[in-house]
Amino acid sequence: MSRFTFLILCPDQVGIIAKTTAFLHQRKGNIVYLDQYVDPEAQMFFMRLECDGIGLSSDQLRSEFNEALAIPFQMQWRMDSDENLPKMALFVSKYDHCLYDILGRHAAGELQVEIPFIISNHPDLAPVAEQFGIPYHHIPVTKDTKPEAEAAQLALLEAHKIDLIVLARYMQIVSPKLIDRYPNRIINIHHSFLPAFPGAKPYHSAYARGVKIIGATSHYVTEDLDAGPIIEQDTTQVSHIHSVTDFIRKGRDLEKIVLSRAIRQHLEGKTMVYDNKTVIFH
Ligand SMILES: Nc1nc2c(c(=O)[nH]1)N[C@@H](CN(C=O)c1ccc(C(=O)N[C@@H](CCC(=O)O)C(=O)O)cc1)CN2
Repeated sequence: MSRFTFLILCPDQVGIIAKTTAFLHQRKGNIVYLDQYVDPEAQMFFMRLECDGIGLSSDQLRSEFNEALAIPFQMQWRMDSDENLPKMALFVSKYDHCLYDILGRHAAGELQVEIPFIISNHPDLAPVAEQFGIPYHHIPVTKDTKPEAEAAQLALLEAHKIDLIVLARYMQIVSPKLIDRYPNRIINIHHSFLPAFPGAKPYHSAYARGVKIIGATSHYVTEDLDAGPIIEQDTTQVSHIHSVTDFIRKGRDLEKIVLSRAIRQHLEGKTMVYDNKTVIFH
């Protein structure tokens, strides 16, 4: 029997938890995880719930949930089941550290996901993909070819029914068309402690500014560069003795850990987006 995970967002009001748990109990559901949060300013209610023991198909359960709860409570909601592994596409450019980290964690069984292919605007990382036996699609991107390149990317993503796109140091700005097709399903790793130092060269900007802390930020991608809902961040201290090269070396370790945490939290259905911010359940 499948395990169903519900993510629920709606205006806060009395009875949401009681009615939701009663709905599942009536269908012989056994709730194995429940967490909730109310945003005090927005008066919005967030809930994550995992449930076993329901003998209905996913489609039937979704239909009954929609009628009994989602419509009456004006819910924005998502229900995932553990019937099928989600599919994740990786986008890379020339930097290999995040790619190696993700493929290593996947090979070690740390990430419950399928990786049907890797897309890159450069040929450089094809040998890495080959090491892990994953198809590599080199789709060059120039100012003139960007529309055709993205059309080719979208065709691949659609053909493989991709659920999540990860920009693992992909150094091209993705278009609104791709973002609209995969809302809150494109995760980027930015190599600074946002909102400080957005853009392509944050380590150089941080060094020039003389910072004492550098960081990495993983966020959902929006049209506004490096301004999407933040999923995960981490930092490390630096000092006057560190060069830009030291910043980049220290930063690589942060980028890998921050991106892998964000991917895992998304895949485990622990992220919700509201008002360009996230609620991250434990
Ligand atoms: N729509 C978005 N696309 C991307 C985002 C985003 O937040 N929204 N994040 C970037 C990643 N990134 C920083 O984390 C970043 C990548 C690239 C650039 C940039 O200026 N690229 C230049 C080309 C650079 C090159 O060819 O080497 C450009 O695209 O004109 C800035 C920030 C991924 N995409």
